[in-house]
Amino acid sequence: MTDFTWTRAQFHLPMGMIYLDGNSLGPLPKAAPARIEAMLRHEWGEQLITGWNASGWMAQPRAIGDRIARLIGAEPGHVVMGDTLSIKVYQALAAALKLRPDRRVVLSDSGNFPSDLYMAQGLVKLLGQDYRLRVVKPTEVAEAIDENVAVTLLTEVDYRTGRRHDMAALTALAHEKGALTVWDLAHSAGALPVDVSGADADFAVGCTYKYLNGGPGAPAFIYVAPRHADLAEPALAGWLGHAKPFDFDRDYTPGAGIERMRVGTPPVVQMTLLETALDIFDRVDMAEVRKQSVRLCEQFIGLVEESCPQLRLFSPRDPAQRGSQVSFRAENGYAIMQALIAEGVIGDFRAPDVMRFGFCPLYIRETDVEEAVGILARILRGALWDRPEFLRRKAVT
Ligand SMILES: Cc1ncc(COP(=O)(O)O)c(C=O)c1O
Ligand SMILES: Nc1c(O)cccc1C(=O)C[C@H](N)C(=O)O
Repeated sequence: MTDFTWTRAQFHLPMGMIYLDGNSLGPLPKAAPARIEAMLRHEWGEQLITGWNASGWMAQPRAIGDRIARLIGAEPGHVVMGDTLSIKVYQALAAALKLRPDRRVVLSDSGNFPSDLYMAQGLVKLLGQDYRLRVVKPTEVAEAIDENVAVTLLTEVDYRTGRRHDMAALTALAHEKGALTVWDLAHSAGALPVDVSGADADFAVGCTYKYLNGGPGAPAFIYVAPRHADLAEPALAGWLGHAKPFDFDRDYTPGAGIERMRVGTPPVVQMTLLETALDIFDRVDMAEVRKQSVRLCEQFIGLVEESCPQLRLFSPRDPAQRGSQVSFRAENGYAIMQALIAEGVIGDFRAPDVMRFGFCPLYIRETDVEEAVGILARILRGALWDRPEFLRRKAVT
């Protein structure tokens, strides 16, 4: 049974702040600073180059991959860490396209994160030969999967609306039509139970700085289904994905299975940070996280609709169709969010008018939700957002 009082106590949460933005960047695990200091002093400081073996730095991308595998329902040995999510999207998509050489269409949806679409655009342009990206509305993906589609590139939970695709159903449909699937789990991993193996996904990728709390710049992960692992051709043929990197061959031979999805030197310090967050997940049951996340989201929606009539729900009302975030639309949403942040409630804003709130049961309680909505309602009632410093739009994260 997950002890959410214990999990909350494992994070540093600034005094007076209610943090509803863990869907963008998770908070700092309290164990991280000491762990990093020890790593720097004892591993890097004392071991220097020998740390690659002595401290297992070289094996870390696979070892951490196995810990992520448990959280996304992947078979052990089929997830590896490294690079940024955008890079992993590119790698997965390129490998999937190569596995369907007679087809030319990448299918995605307009709710996908722009970087995923940009990566696909760049790749199809590079490939030429009539390769193209087709983008449809999120609700129209199922009917758009036809015999021309080589690969579907979908983010399970939409970063703006929080809408959740049915991974198992869409994967089954794609397979029925002969297409492969690449799932982006950026807004799912660590937020809800994911079962890539059960859903029969072909490739999956995700980041670790959001719900997995690995810190800014934390490495991404990639999953390749066992049936493709030794067939996938790496488009980014880096030396650490080579079968024998330390033979320094002139020609590239892909490593066995998921090893070939490695590219270059892994971010060791960031991975060590991520390990401190995963230590917390070792004591967490994702089914219970989901149950509590639904409870918090439902509470938030109910209270906002009761006390903030100016806001319109943008996320699906049915919890089964949502991830762990809730979005509301509002005229002056940007200024309202700035006023809210000034009062210590941290959410974020996505153009043109979307206010996003993430609910992570690992450190958010029902009392936090109640307090956050109380502050939001007070801001709206008193039009406290209507001030030049809140209205002036700056580049936002
Ligand atoms: C769904 C999704 N895909 C891709 C990215 C890009 O990730 P990165 O900046 O790590 O490349 C993000 C977030 O930035 C995201 O939310
Ligand atoms: N990755 C980010 C970053 O480096 C800076 C600021 C924000 C981010 C994000 O993750 C944005 C996020 N993907 C989103 O859902 O909007």
